[in-house]
Amino acid sequence: MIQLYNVCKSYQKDSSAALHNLNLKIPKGDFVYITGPSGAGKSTLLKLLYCAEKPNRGQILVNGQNITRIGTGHIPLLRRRTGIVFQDFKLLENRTLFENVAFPLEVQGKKRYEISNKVYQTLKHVGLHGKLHKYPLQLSGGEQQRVAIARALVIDPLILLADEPTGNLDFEVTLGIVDLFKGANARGTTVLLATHNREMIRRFPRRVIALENGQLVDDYTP
Ligand SMILES: Nc1ncnc2c1ncn2[C@@H]1O[C@H](COP(=O)(O)OP(=O)(O)OP(=O)(O)O)[C@@H](O)[C@H]1O
Repeated sequence: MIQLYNVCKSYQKDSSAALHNLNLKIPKGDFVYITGPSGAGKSTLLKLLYCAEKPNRGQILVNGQNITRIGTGHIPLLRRRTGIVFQDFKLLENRTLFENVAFPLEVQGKKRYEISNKVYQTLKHVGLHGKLHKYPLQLSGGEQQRVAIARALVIDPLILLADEPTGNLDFEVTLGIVDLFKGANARGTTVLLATHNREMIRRFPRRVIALENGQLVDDYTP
């Protein structure tokens, strides 16, 4: 479902490539860790997949669609089926948890009652249905990250892209968050999770794609 052919990405003309001739195939329903040292190109790979950046060369197919060719007008359509979780959460601070998670459904033009049901169910799933009317800054880091995951999952994404989603969280909280990704994966979502967290990979072994200096240096399933 995700295929990359000879993908190259440089941010500036004279700079070294953030990604260099990357070839990858990730089947539908896979759970994949993207690992590698700082600057290896992990975030760049995810950004290409949600069209925040375009490659300089190469082709990227998502569900058979060549996303390197789509116009900016079609990007929102692609993102409708893509859940994105950022390390720094990117929650709207002046909106409640309910409103944060409802937002992607409102963008999709869903009906009010559908939104209410789905948001409640999703927040229940991440264990935050008792805090619907709290604001993000009234929550702990782990709770904020669970809201960010709920917001990504509320659209039942085909693909979930998570960039260092457990970066600053303690290990118990991290395990809870990995459980949420496992759950989404079990329901059919393809998960790509960029992380430095070796302990998480050890406890929950799945396919590992290792990058270094923008190149694929390893691809294995422990
Ligand atoms: N917006 C940008 N402008 C210029 N260079 C960039 C930009 N974003 C990333 N880079 C460069 O591209 C390379 C890959 O960066 P990227 O953020 O993809 O790495 P990463 O593996 O996600 O690192 P980290 O683990 O630190 O988040 C780095 O050399 C980085 O400096």
